[in-house]
Order: sequence, then C-alpha cells, then structure tokens
Amino acid sequence: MSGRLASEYSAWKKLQHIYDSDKSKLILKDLFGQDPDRFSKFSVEYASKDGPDVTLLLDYSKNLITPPILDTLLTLAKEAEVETYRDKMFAGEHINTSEDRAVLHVALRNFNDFQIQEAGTEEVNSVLEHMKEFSESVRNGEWKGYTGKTINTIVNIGIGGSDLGPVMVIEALKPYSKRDLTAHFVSNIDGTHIAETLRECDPERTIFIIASKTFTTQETITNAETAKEWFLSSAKDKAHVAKHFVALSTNTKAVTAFGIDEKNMFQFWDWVGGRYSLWSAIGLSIALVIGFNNFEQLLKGAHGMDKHFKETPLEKNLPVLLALVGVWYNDFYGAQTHALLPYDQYLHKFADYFQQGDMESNGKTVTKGGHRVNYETGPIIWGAAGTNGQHSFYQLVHQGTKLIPADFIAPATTHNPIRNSLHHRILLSNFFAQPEALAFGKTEEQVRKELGSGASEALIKSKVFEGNKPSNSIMFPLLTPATLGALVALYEHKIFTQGVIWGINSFDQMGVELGKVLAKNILAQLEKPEDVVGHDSSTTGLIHYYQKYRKE
Ligand SMILES: O=P(O)(O)OC[C@H]1O[C@](O)(CO)[C@@H](O)[C@@H]1O
Repeated sequence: MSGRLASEYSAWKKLQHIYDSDKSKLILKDLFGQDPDRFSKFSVEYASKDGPDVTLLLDYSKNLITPPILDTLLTLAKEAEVETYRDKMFAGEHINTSEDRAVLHVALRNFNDFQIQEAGTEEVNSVLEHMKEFSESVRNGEWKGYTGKTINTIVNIGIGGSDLGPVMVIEALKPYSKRDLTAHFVSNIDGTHIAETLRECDPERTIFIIASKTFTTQETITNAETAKEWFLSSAKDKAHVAKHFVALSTNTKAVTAFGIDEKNMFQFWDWVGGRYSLWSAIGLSIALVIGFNNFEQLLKGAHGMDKHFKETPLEKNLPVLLALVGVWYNDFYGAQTHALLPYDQYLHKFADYFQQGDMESNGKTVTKGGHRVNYETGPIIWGAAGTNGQHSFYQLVHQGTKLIPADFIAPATTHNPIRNSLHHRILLSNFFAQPEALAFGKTEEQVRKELGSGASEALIKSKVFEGNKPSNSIMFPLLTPATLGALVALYEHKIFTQGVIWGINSFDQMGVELGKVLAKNILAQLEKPEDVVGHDSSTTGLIHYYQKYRKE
C-alpha cells in the first residue's frame, strides 16, 4: 500500500529467480517425502488470547513452498512494510488515500481495547447499544406493528456490502437463529426479487431494514420505495412507517428525506467500507436473527483475530501466511483464481461473500502512486460448499489444465450430529481426501497396475491424476459465532496484506462507477428509438431490440 511496484522489491526478484530455477523441483510428493515434519513446520494453530475461546488450525503444508521460499515471501512482506501499514490501519491513518479515509472496521469490534483516534469511533458503543435495544424488543415481542401485532418477518433491503455479509452470516449461524423470525434479503433491482419477497410478507408483521451506507444506491432506494408503497397500500397512514421501516446508513439527510425517523436510524461512519460493514449497523439483521449476544460473540471472535494479526510475528501470523502463499501462486505460478471450499453447508455463502470482499478490494490495476502494475493483483474468487463442488467442478480442479489454489475449510464437529455423526464423518472424509488427491495424484504406473494388461493407452492416460495441486486446510472445533468472526477477519486481513504487497488501495471501488453512470444515461433514452444516441452500434441495436418488445 506504499504505492511502490511490488516487482521492484528485491524479495520479489529473488522469488522470480527461485521460481524460474526451482519450479520443476517443487513437487509435493517429494517435499513430503524429504521431510517427515513438514506438517508441523507448515501449520499454525491460532488460539484467542482473551474473549471467547476460538481455535483455528491452518495447515499450509500442501503448498509448493520450501523453507527458503517462505523466508523470501516473509522478506517480501517486510520490504512492502506490511507491519507498518497494518499499524497505520489500526491507528486510524487515512490509508484509503483516494477517498482520504481511515479504514477502521477493526474499530467496530474493538471493545475499547486498541487506542484508535478517529471521529466516530467513540460512538460505536452507543450504536451497538441501540442495536441491542431494538433487536431485543423485536425478538421479545415488545415492538409491535401498526395493528398491535408482533413482528415475524424482517426484510433487509441493501446490495453488495449492505447485503452479502448479513446473508452469509445468517446462513452460517442458522443453529443460533430465532426460528420464528423469517429474514429475507432483497438486493437486485430486478422487480422479481422484491415482488417474490413481498408475496411472503404480512404488512402488519414485517419490518423493512433499508441498508445503504450512502443511501443513494439506485437498487436499494428503488426497492425501498417499492416496499414503502406496498406497505402503505395496506397501512394507509404514513405515520405507521415508523413502526415498520428502519435505516442503516451514514447519510442522515437522505434517510430522513426518505421518510424514516432519525430515531429509527442506525448510524455508521465513512471509515467503514461497504464490504467490511457486517460488523457495523449493517449487521442489524444478524442481531435480530441470532440475538445481540451472539452478534457480540461474532464481533469478539473477529477482535481476537485482529489482535493476532496486529501482534503476532509474520511467520506465525495466519492472515499473512495465507496472503503470502496466495501471492506465490498469483504472481509467479500465474494462477488466475482462488477457490474457497467450505465443507460446511452453513458456509454455503462464504465464497459469494468473499467474491466482493476480495475482488472489490484487490481488483485494481494501478498502485496507490498511480503506476500501472506489471504483475497480477487480486485473484478471481469462487467456490461452493463441499461435497456439492466435487460433483460439479472438481473434475477441472483435478485434471484440467489450470492451476487452482484452494482453501478447504471445515469444522471438526457439527451442529447436526444426526445418525451418530455419520453424515459428518463422510463429509470430513471427503474434506481430508480431496486435498490429498490434489496434492499427490495418481501415477500412470498405478493406473496401469489397476487396469491390467487389456486397457487402452487412452483410457490409462485419462485416469492419471498429475497431482501437485496446492491447497490450504483450515479447521476449527465447531462453527460458533466467535469462530465465524475470527474466520472472516482472517480473510479480511489476508486481503489487506496482499493489497499492501501489490501497492494498491484495497479500500476504494472506482471500478463500479462507470457502468452506473452509463446506465443512468441509458435509462433516460429507453422511451423512444429516436432518443437512443451516442452509443456504438451494438449497444444501440440492443436497445432498439428492447424497444420493439417493451410493453409498459
Ligand atoms: O451501502 P451502499 O452505499 O448502498 O453501497 C452498496 C454497495 O455498492 C458499492 O459501492 C459498489 O458495488 C459497494 O462497495 C457497496 O457495498
């Protein structure tokens, strides 16, 4: 984040040299064969120092690295001043330089621990208190709708960071949820999303949570207005809006202009990036569904990981290690993607969440200093919950031509130990087997032996697994709120570390602006064919096609 080109660091040059000269020697089978202690050398167990008990095991031994490569990667982190920039972030320095903002999602889960100087941080606790009061009164039935009935449905209307975090966490922490409170999430501007959701809502028993940092996002404001119209078609009196609409935002003026009472507004601050906001008022739907105490556990779990990131030497620092092995594949092996593969159905939205978290943060081409990078930055993030992925895209991961580094994530125990944990044992056997198969493969010799003499050469070749595909494995005892908090913070800090190394600003998102501006212009031209001006022939042709069929 210094804005320097990563390729100028001497450690970067050394890594390139090692890659060029040693690549063919980096064979996992051999590396494990040569060193029986490889697992203990390349794994770290994290244990929270205070707060709720969280332990996490990171096994990064199945990576194409040796001790000298890891040392050089650590030197790279030092040269890029990861520690300095980390400390600047925690101190509230304006490391989001393009927007001149601090980056302080860590202050949302700080519980007065680190000293952070930035306007607004002193208000964090009172917003948490407001969230507590509100969520408890809805959950215990004190909060009543306009006809005096209790609330049984919440609808969060938000998009991107004002949607994905709460969706992911509520899915992940379902075992802790109040089962008689239904949560819906409306994000897409496609009217289908809100229409289908409203079909399932009773206006007398529904609260709409309008979640938007800026309160100007077209999708969110349009969906919120539609929800208000729908609500008022039953409630009639605008005064009832106060019982059914709340806002999560930094923009008081726009919230009140929309018609939401300021006392029903939950504030946050410009130093909370959208994709880092689930810990803020944006987490209100989480607190409503799992209860405030569990929400607080989530925050405390994340704080434990913040402490670890801030205080642990780089060589034992989980986010740093994940970041460094990621850089190794992304920048030297030319890997284009990184798969997140949780073997936990509750984490089925984890990859979706970190698609925004990682790709909106690190999908940049210029450094903070304005130079075009001459290396790869953020990887394409994707994934699905195991074992579903195995029956879909793992074929390519095992035998395709691409190198796909992956993180396998699993809890040692399950919230649903049905049939004496039979399902979980089968799930975990797959979780253990897949990284093993990827790393060690299956040789032609083994295949020949298995198939016997009559097998065709083509069949033999098709059954070979080249192996040597790297992965990390992350395990924890059980997916609790605090563990999830730590896990999410782990990835947040990984993204931060990579951003610092690549010299980019991980905290703006200029790349989403152009499309928004063009869409606004096009919206004004959709009425009549003669209005469609200033476009290329393809765009004009597409709009004309639409105009031929439009009905309204
Ligand atoms: O919370 P807001 O201001 O409605 O923004 C929603 C999302 O839009 C973006 O600005 C761009 O997609 C995201 O960064 C953000 O999470």
